[in-house]
Amino acid sequence: MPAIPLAAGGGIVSGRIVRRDAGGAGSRSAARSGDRSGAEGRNGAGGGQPGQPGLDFELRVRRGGFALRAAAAVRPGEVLGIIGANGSGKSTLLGAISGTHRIEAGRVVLDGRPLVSRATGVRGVEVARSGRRIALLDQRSRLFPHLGARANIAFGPRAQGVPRREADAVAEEWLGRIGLAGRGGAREPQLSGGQQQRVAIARALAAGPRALLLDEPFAALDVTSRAELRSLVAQELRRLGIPGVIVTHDPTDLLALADRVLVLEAGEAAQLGTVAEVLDAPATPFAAELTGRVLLAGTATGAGTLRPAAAPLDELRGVGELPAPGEPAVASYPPGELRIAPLAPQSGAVPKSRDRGSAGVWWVGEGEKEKAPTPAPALEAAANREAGGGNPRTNAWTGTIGAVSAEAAGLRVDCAEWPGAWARLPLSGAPPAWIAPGTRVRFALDPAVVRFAAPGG
Ligand SMILES: Nc1ncnc2c1ncn2[C@@H]1O[C@H](COP(=O)(O)OP(=O)(O)OP(=O)(O)O)[C@@H](O)[C@H]1O
Repeated sequence: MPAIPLAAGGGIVSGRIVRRDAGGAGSRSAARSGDRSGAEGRNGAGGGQPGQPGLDFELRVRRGGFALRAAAAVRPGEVLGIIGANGSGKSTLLGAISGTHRIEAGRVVLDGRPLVSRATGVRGVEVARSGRRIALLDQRSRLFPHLGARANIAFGPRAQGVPRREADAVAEEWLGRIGLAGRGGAREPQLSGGQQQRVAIARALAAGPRALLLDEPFAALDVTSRAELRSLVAQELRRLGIPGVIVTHDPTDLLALADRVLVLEAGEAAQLGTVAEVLDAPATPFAAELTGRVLLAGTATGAGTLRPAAAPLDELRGVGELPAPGEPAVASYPPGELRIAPLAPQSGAVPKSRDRGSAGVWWVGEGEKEKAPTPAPALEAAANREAGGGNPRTNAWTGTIGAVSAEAAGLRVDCAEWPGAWARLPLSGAPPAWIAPGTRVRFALDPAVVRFAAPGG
């Protein structure tokens, strides 16, 4: 079976096997503890070794002018989350794995059995979708309208030759498991959206798939049904110990279900890591927005710092791995952690809760409580000492307030000299009068809240 180079530095790496009886919990804790021994390279390439239980894919797909390249290994009981902007290729990836989209090159292997394997231009193995034993569920339940819930669930076992009575017994068990005992005769119109989706999940799993693919399965549901369905899926994936892949735009799904996350950007694997890694140190604008962090682009300096692009600060300190010197890298921070203080003494218009006496200088932002206000003369002196480039030791720089805009989560305050760097202030109480475009201020970001990542790995 050919291994195709999907991304620089990619390769086939041995995956960590999770015992089937250990279910998802074992894999989840191991993955969350940062164990990357079974994970692919940082670029998302990989694929596991033939013969291993679980799902391995390493593929290229072309749809018109769009090209997708992605690879990962998902062990039994493990759940891989897929996130990315609209049109980044998430559904295409699920389609390629399940067999609805033709792959141009690469392979999909389930429990060591090649489902499709193709080198460019050469026809290799191709198992039809119906023979793949992969369930694909999206936000529409697509129940057979002429059948009740029980018959819908029994459909898979019946199609596999299980006698009706036995298939009905299996379906009854599932109805109990999904909280619909006694509703076996109910057809689609008699079931709520959440109940229909439960039946769809039971129908998919009753057929005994060896992998479950979910494409935004909760997107059409209300908040309560969404939470219930999320628990049901988590519980069943743990119980069955099969690999799962979920496409979602909801970080709650990732936290509740996924062990690792693959971030797609314009058809390329832009980041692969544990849920904590991707949410705490996003490498892409999409993941940063999803997690509410501010993303700053730059290059690694080689001294454990980032040289931000088009910034008044020469070097940014932070936490996390950086690529080789000169390589592109990003840093992210929670916007509430960027502190601002005016250079000139200011008075008045300070929210009561932030009143620190008569020093006349106010650090604002959520991180304020841990930091005593710095007197304005000290700030001015610090600013004067710097010919420019700020202070990399403290990630502090002198700048000007740019746009100030009210957002649902708080007041956004831009730094005029650093496009992309901004602070969020709480909306409670009126902001100090000096929080206005044109005010010269001191910005500071505690290095402990800055997380580094490398886009693309
Ligand atoms: N029927 C089609 N024919 C040709 N190209 C298509 C077709 N459907 C999608 N594409 C292309 O494939 C790309 C990926 O689409 P896909 O549906 O996989 O993205 P996605 O990440 O799932 O998006 P969304 O979040 O909106 O569901 C699109 O940007 C589009 O260019």
